[in-house]
Amino acid sequence: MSYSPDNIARIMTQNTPAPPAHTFQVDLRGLVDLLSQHLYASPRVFVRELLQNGVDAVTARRSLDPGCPDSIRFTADGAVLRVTDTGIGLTEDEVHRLLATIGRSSKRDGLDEARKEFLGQFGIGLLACFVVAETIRVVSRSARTPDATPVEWIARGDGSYTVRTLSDSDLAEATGGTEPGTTVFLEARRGCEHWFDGATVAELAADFGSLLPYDVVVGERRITGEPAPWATAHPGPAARQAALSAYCQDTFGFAPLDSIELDLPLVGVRGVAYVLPGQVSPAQRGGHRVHLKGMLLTDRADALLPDWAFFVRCVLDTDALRPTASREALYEDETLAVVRDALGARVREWLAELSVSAPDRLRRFLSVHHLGVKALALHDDEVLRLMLPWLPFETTDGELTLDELARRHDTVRYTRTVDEFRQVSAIAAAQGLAVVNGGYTYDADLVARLPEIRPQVAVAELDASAVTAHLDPVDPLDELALGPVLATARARLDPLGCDVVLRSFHPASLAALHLDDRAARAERARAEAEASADDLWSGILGALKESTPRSRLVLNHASPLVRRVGAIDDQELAGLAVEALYGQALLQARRPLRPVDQALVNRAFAGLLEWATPTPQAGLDQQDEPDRHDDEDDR
Ligand SMILES: Nc1ncnc2c1ncn2[C@@H]1O[C@H](COP(=O)(O)OP(=O)(O)OP(=O)(O)O)[C@@H](O)[C@H]1O
Repeated sequence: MSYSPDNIARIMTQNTPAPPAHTFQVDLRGLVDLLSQHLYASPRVFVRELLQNGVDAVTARRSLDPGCPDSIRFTADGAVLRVTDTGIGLTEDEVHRLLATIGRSSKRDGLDEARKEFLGQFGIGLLACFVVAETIRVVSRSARTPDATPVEWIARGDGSYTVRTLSDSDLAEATGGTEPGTTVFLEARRGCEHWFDGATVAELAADFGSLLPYDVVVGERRITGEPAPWATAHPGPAARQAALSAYCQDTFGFAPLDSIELDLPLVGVRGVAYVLPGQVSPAQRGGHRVHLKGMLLTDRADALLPDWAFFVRCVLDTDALRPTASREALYEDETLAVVRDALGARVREWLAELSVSAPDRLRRFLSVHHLGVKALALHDDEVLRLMLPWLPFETTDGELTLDELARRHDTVRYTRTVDEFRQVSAIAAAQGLAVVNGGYTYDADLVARLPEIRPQVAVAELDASAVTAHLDPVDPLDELALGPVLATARARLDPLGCDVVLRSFHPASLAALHLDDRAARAERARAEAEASADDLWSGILGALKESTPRSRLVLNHASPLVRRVGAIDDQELAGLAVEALYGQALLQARRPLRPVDQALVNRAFAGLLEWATPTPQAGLDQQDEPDRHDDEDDR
């Protein structure tokens, strides 16, 4: 038989009598442990939950009576915390229905629009107080039903509660007045007294609630009243910028490089994106402060902006985003995606504004955050078009923008690695070639895309052969004159996979150049791996063998040193000198030395030292020897 709804209904009516229905029992202590250990990051949230209930209660009363008082007052003495609000209040029936039923909330009743007014929604907030409180006592008078009797609810951490109605004088005695509203008393749990310290509560209330629209006071300290600087009128743009910066200093603890106002009513967001004054790693994201209708939701939001915008920290107030149940993070939904796009678009728009009206500010910004903008430009054609001309690059002509470089040269070349750039920069600069160091993150990819926005500029990747082509060939007679030393050099360096050529180039101070393109390096790495691999691997690696591209040592005929080396008759000494030139060229190119290179450089160095420090003459030797023996005898 299938368990279709019809069949289930038949079984239910056939098998009478129906089994008795039971109600779930809730172990309050277990639930509180769950909240405190798994939902909330810290007990501090109890202040936010109390604030939030007070704010929601005032909001609810305002919808009935727009002129009602809007006060929320905290007092704390280290043992008892008391919060009084002038909100909607509760009747006895509502106390049973709303306070004593976990998961029930009055804020889900009504139309969606009405619900949006409230901060709470889950019906668990008051429970958070048990994380620090032994008992929760709520004394309330309803504003909706003014003739309803005041009521007192006392709940204990063991899950029991009592309800009783109060006379007006009981109410006055408990709360100091008889007006509608609610007072919540918390009695500290043992070990949690520090959370009930007046200064601590004021600090927490200020952190969570400074932007709330109502009058919040803790002890003597007024928490609200100072509207957010972005929501205030200022005497002029400079005063506005100063106020925004001061807020950043107070809230985030840094003086921003710039402040980008975020006023996006279409997505329900208002606030500021502060540009960080120093470089940060693109991986280091988040730390945005998000307020929900004034209440601080989190100061660690990380998915609020697109990844590329890692150079800003935002503070914003929204009524559009949804909190998770812990109310410490944002719910990842379509609205958040829309807000993220809108915030990204705003930051991009700000960059565009700067490029037109404040190039100095843009340059200052780029000098710190070019990495973020480069990342952005790669993913966003509009930003590429807008920012590429402004971005600084390391080039053979110094630090320049691509536009500046393209103005001086017909072709812009780039290397894919920093190493390659180091190898060729001196020689390329001397040859008048324009080369960009594309070895830094994003740079090569960006330079390669330059023709998209500057079609008249030729862009080419540079490799070793492109540089050698720009080195002047040497007169055959001159080359012949250096024949012996070239032969020695080839014999010495051939086993290292390095060819030797003679060219003439500037600067003359550069005696030798080690050129080694990527293919040569990859092949060498493969050959080394093959040599040290077991049979199977060496077979596989051997099968990958390329046509052995080799590195090249280019000796500079224009260098007086090379000519002197060429004039050495002693072939052994000439060999050492060539090896030393090879080692120097490797170091100049900042190549890591392989063991064979190291051995060669050591040999060359030691050999040259030997040669430079001649052994003492035989006569002296004999004279010295007895003396040394004498010394030893003396000892
Ligand atoms: N100060 C108050 N004044 C009036 N009603 C209150 C007050 N505090 C709580 N309530 C009532 O108790 C209900 C439950 O409160 P609780 O804080 O547990 O959850 P919530 O605020 O509805 O939702 P959330 O869990 O999202 O905070 C509320 O929906 C509200 O009706």
